[in-house]
Amino acid sequence: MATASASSPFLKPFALRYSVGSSPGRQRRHTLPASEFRNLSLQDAISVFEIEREAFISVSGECPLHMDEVRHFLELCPELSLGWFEEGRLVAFVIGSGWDKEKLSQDALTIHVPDAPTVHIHVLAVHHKCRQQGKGSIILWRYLQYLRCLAMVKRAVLMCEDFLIPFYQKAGFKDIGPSGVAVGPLTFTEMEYTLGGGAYLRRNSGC
Ligand SMILES: CC(=O)SCCNC(=O)CCNC(=O)[C@H](O)C(C)(C)COP(=O)(O)OP(=O)(O)OC[C@H]1O[C@@H](n2cnc3c(N)ncnc32)[C@H](O)[C@@H]1OP(=O)(O)O
Repeated sequence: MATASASSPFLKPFALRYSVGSSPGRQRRHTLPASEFRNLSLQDAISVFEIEREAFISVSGECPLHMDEVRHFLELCPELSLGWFEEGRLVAFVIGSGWDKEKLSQDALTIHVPDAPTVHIHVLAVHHKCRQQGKGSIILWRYLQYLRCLAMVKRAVLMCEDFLIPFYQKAGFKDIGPSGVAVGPLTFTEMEYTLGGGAYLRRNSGC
């Protein structure tokens, strides 16, 4: 997998800390990275959906992406996803796809527009055992930093229920009004994050 750049958009996996079991006199053990961020792949779809099931389906009966849609987007645009793994287990993730219109519409729930200026964040979720520890904010921040490295991407948009507006505002998103998209009885507010900065920021941000 190559580093993120305009020509090769994938995120090189990187670990925060490795446990390598290298005590003197012992054979070096191979262990999984304690903490790693990387793009998701089709193999991660089941773990993604397990988190979604608990986070959304058990609460409202609905979820942002059903299993076939998770697979659809991880196949079409894995470079617009990010997973956080601890000891190899998925603890938080973001899945996005490309979008090319000002506001989200029903089509945006299923479509990926390649090389689009907008990334639609379909879902951010943290494993229920890991919530309220800052992980949601951290993975969102890392995802937005990663998007800065993708030359064509100018902004990220998402829709959320009203109780999450403060969470996204703290991350730098702006409320751009009610969303035209509804899922059953659920209504949403659309939020926007402008990436801006262009080439100068990319050159100076380790992309
Ligand atoms: C585009 C979308 O996907 S919108 C849907 C977002 N995802 C979900 O609702 C799935 C279930 N929830 C989750 O997975 C997580 O709770 C997330 C992603 C919403 C937040 O991740 P966490 O790791 O728990 O949040 P983190 O610890 O970084 O931040 C906590 C802050 O967010 C706020 N927050 C987190 N969850 C909620 C909530 N359900 N309602 C209101 N505020 C919340 C907390 O009050 C806290 O604010 P504070 O800093 O002022 O105390």
